Amino acid sequence: MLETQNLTVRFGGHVAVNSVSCRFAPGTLTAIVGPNGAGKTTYFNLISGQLPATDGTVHLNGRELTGLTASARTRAGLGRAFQLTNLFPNLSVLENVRLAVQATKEGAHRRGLNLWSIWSDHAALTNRALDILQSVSMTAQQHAPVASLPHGDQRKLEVALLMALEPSVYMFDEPTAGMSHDEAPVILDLIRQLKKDKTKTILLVEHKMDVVRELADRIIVLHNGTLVADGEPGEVIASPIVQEAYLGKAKEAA
Ligand SMILES: Nc1ncnc2c1ncn2[C@@H]1O[C@H](COP(=O)(O)OP(=O)(O)OP(=O)(O)O)[C@@H](O)[C@H]1O
Repeated sequence: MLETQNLTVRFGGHVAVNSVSCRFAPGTLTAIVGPNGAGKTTYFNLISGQLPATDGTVHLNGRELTGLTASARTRAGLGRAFQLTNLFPNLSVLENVRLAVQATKEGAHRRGLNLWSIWSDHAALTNRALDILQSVSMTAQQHAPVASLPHGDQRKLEVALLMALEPSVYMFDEPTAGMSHDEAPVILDLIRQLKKDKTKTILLVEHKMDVVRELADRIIVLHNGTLVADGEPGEVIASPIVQEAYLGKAKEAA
């Protein structure tokens, strides 16, 4: 269970996230919606440790993460997708995934230099990496340098790297942003696939209401940094606050 309690951050006089208390259970996908500037990405940053909180706490499975760095939170089980910043463009697809698998198994490499264990570990890491590539249907591209892949495949690989870390929480911030009409379904398929694993908690910041409607088990709404609605998707989407927020957004765009 991921839990934030009174999570708050102030920038000068501006409260970007205002005392947000929420629990996210394994086996649920929660969409976080709200108008531009509502504090959705900032809330993500506070959870994943990119930004220190002014107040409040973050716990994962009873363990307090609040004072930990972002990398320590990753090791604790928080997996956040960053758009392409985690990829090594000059390495092959397989090498990228193998490195991510290796990072997860870090503790297993403290036995000192032993040629047998290096060889057998390498084989085990490769097999695990190949399993992951198979689950994202990228086996055929395993030897391609990442830089040569189309944008959509690079984004897909990023999800594969996240899967390699075996997080208990997956955090996606507008996962299809900047993707073409053809590319977006691939990422949404991967999220659908992750949802089948009932031990995982998934958080999704998303503006596209059709995507939210299809994927979310629950929606929370942030408005001016405050949690203003939380519930079953149909109910929340129909609520005046969401209608107004998205109507407001449509007016802004016009
Ligand atoms: N590092 C920062 N310093 C100052 N203000 C910040 C900082 N980060 C975010 N903010 C402010 O906090 C508020 C919330 O921003 P945030 O990016 O979290 O909104 P959002 O809901 O993710 O918006 P969008 O849907 O447009 O991505 C905004 O007013 C933003 O300007």
